[in-house]
Amino acid sequence: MSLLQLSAISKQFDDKMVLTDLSLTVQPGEWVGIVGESGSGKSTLLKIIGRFIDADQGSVNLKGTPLQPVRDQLIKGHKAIKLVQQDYELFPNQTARENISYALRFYERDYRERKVDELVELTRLSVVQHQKAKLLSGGEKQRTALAQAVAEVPELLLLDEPFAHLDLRNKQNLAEAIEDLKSSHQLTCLFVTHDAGEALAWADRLIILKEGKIVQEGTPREIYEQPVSVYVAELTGQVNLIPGSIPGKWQMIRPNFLRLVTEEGKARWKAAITKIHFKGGHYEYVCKTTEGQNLIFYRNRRDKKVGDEVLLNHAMKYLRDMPR
Ligand SMILES: Nc1ncnc2c1ncn2[C@@H]1O[C@H](COP(=O)(O)OP(=O)(O)OP(=O)(O)O)[C@@H](O)[C@H]1O
Repeated sequence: MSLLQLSAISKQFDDKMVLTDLSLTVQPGEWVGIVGESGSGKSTLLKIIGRFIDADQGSVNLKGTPLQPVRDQLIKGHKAIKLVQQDYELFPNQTARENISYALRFYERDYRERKVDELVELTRLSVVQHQKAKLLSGGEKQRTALAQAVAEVPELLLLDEPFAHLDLRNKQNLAEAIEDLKSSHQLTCLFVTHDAGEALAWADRLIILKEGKIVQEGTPREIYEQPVSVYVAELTGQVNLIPGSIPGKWQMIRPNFLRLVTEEGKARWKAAITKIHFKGGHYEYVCKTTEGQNLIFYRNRRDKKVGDEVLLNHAMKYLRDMPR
């Protein structure tokens, strides 16, 4: 049985349709990433699932049982569903440890202390655990909120932009904590993100939202390699767009699928390198083809310089025409 089932959810704010006839199911243990441009309805969807707002139409079922409307609930939220929002609420004058402990206040003291130790370690908060929440960095606050949310393992964890506003170091710490959580607990998680990298890395399945509708659903690899539109392609990684064989359509090649070739007969493009960017794990080469098309390709080495001529082909059998 699926853990979560949304059927034909629609939601309107004023006269704007934010979600339209949206259906999806989540299986137990699955990590589902929701990706979409700003304003596409991602947070609204999480708030509906987390029981903070009602949909105008449609139903939300948890383990086959319909959830009661939020307007009939005494307290917002659901005890089996934990939502970590972008504006997580911590008690500012309590320490990180006390904030986590609060989530376990109904448990016996020894158990609670042991569990908090475990959570502090999992979320890498040992050094700052006795610091007041108001003095924690954004990343530390985010990890405290995460520790709170998983103190009692929820049936469903909802994460809204877990990496928003974090620097690289905090992002790495949080990513490791979430990764540990994924492997050590039987957790089901729905997370919203702008970041293509984290979406591809963590999700078992990705759902792409555009203007409140699902435009594509599949494994990260399917979506990365076979996006149905330029919109999906651009949300899930860097792309080269070339005019399609039909006017108004586009073909896309990921930079990692472009290859340098040595024989002119095997090249699809002749180009001159215009820029080279060091990206840590690789170099990003930007070049302009003789037809005036900008293309990006990656190489591990900086063995070319600006102005060099290169011959390029793509390591794909065929390219599909896609709409915007
Ligand atoms: N309470 C509200 N009242 C009126 N409009 C709202 C309300 N909440 C959200 N909206 C509008 O609904 C649309 C979708 O908002 P939502 O926050 O779900 O988008 P999002 O995809 O999460 O965006 P972002 O990535 O920028 O957080 C936006 O146009 C937003 O302004």
